[in-house]
Amino acid sequence: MTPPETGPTGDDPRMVAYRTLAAVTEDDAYANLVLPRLLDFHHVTGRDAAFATELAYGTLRLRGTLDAIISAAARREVSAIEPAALDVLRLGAYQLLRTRVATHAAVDTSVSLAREVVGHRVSGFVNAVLRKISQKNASDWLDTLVTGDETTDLALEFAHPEWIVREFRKALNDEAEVVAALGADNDAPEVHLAARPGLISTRALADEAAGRRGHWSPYAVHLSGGAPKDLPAIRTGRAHVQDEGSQLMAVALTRAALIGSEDDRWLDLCAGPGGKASLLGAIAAEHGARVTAVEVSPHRAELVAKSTSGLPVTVVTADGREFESDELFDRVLVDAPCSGLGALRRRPEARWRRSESDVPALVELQRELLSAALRLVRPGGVVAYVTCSPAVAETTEVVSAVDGNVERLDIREALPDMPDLGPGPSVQLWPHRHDTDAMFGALLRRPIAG
Ligand SMILES: C[S@@+](CC[C@H](N)C(=O)[O-])C[C@H]1O[C@@H](n2cnc3c(N)ncnc32)[C@H](O)[C@@H]1O
Repeated sequence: MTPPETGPTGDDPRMVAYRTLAAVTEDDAYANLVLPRLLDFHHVTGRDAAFATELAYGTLRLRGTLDAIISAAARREVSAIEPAALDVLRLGAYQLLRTRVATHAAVDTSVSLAREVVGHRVSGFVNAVLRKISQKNASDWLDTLVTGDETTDLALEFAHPEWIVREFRKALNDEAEVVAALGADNDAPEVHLAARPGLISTRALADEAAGRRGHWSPYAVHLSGGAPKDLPAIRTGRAHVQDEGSQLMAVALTRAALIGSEDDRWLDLCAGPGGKASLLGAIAAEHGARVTAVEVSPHRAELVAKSTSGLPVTVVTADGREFESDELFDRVLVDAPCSGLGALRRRPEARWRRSESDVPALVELQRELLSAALRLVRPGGVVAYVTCSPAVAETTEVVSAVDGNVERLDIREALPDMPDLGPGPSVQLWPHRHDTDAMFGALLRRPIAG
């Protein structure tokens, strides 16, 4: 984008972007929560807000690659640079390599910012490093950093940690697709809304939001900009923000074929913050069913209660592994806690926060939650196992590890007309194929006997 005309001092969009980075680096904050508050606090709006958002999100996404370039230009490890100066350098390098901000403006504003947030003593260093970076474009810098190792070089080119490149490779088995998937994580996605059935039609929501209907979910509306929280349909609980892939997984559960006619007790075993529970609740209302929504975190259980208010949903704060109920359920959703590698395009800092060593504990929890779901579903009822991760250890391997007698249903039958769903019976969606988050879904039916 073309940068707004802002001078080297009193530069609020850059200050907002810097403070967002600092909150993420120092306080483990989430950029999507901190940035809107900082924009309000600094009264940054319109084009300046769009510029601050691009700087903050773009810099956070590309952090690993920017750090490699900063380290080469500064001739030292980034760990030897003080954190506040490093954040200023990252923002400056992003402007130089990825935006149309003029070199002198990117360097001068960064030097002023460094002076303001760190002190005079670092301004010479920031100036020298950014001037060095400005001598080459992004592609020439990548050429100087190339190692010859395919994983390392892809990780650098697309700004992902190497372990995530390896996970995508295991899941996709096709190098051109790995490149496409990594690239898709770096494109800022549109906001997706779900029109709650029975409360607002998808067409009416698209008109109100000046958006367009989604590709696959009957409830999806895509927005190219704007603030969804200000829409009347969101404020009055007739719609909510939810990636179209997440909508599809909830919809697939409601369409799965049961054995037997009972179909009014639905369970969401990992419900917080309530996106799928809300959509399930609205569909349940139309079918005369009720949803029990279980969530272990009290704070997230409150979010579920808020988001499902007015719908036939009962929220229970409990560990899904130990949840006990007098009745068995007809349909059960396990939207398991996961590494989140499928939603990296929506969470700019997430790829640098997770590590490979987080996965085994998540897999154990996922297996336990899936076994609990299979205990809680009635004979002939269906469990949907869903993750927003494409890592095979969290997806197909969890499902294949289920012991005992379960019938695998082909979830593709519940997602008709969607292309590129693979050989089944489970599906892995991808941003580069479906313009959704990389959601995984599998359907397991408990046999009548056994
Ligand atoms: C992927 S999120 C679910 C997203 C949610 N279904 C939605 O669409 O908004 C996983 C949720 O599981 C919760 N969780 C983690 N461990 C749990 C457990 N043992 N029992 C129940 N919920 C758990 C997490 O707190 C988190 O809210």
